[in-house]
Amino acid sequence: MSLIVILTGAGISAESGVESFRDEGGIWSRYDYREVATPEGFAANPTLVHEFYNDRRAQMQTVGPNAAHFALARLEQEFDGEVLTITQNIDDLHERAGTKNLVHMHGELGKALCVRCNTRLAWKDQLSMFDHCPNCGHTGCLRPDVVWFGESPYHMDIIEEALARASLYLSIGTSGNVYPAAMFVEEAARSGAHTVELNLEPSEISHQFNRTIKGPATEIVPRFVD
Ligand SMILES: CC(C)NC(=O)[C@H](Cc1c[nH]c2ccccc12)NC(=O)[C@H](CCCC/N=C(/NCCC(=O)O)S[C@H]1O[C@H](COP(=O)(O)OP(=O)(O)OC[C@H]2O[C@@H](n3cnc4c(N)ncnc43)[C@H](O)[C@@H]2O)[C@@H](O)[C@H]1O)NC(=O)OCc1ccccc1
Repeated sequence: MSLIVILTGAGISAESGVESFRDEGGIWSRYDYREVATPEGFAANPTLVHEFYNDRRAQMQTVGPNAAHFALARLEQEFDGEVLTITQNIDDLHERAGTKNLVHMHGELGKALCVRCNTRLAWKDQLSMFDHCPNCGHTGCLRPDVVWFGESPYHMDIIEEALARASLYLSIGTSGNVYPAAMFVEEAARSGAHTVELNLEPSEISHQFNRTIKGPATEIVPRFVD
């Protein structure tokens, strides 16, 4: 059975007020990703890393899904069971817009992971080295449940299986700088999928798509979906 596979990045949440990484004044222009988004950075300075994610987690309480998130939730409803949304984003705006068949390949801000017993916990507030794991009782063993550079993305089995039977592949609001996500268009094309990029600016991989649509996600995604 054919499948619509959608990949989203920071650009889909930009108009909700969630910063992107590489755009003008983006997150990586203020932080060195080696210090805050690598296991080595966390080992060297866990307090700095907790502060970085605590600020982004706090911001989640102040933003909401936009017209692009809602359009994708409508698309999923319309094509019941034939749509998979893969997001690189760690925010919860897709869920809050109503998308159900969703995988967070780079983790979630709203979860904490115990590095000792591998338990995952819903975590809404500040996280620090002084928190203890309710499962194994150890302290100083909780980290943000996000995938850092050099770590394996989550749900790659579900993702590979979906790309192998994709008939339509949409890439929305991502710059195509980070792997393996930037390779998904090639895999979808190999499965015979029609590939469309929806982005404010051309990305590193625009040339690999059958079609590119330029503009703000809140305008071009509802227009493409409805
Ligand atoms: C920098 C890069 C060169 N490095 C990598 O890719 C590395 C290393 C690597 C692996 N393979 C390679 C091959 C070649 C070279 C390097 C590598 N990859 C890894 O380490 C990955 C893990 C990477 C995950 C890192 N964690 C993130 N995030 C979580 C944390 C956090 O969020 O803090 S990455 C982070 O940046 C990524 C890219 O950001 P974008 O979402 O694209 O945002 P960006 O700001 O860049 O762009 C925004 C775009 O939106 C557009 N836009 C802006 N506003 C709007 C708007 N309003 N409307 C529409 N569009 C808009 C803009 O024009 C722009 O194009 C996202 O994935 C995001 O999650 N792990 C791995 O490969 O493990 C092995 C493996 C592989 C396969 C299978 C098993 C194991």
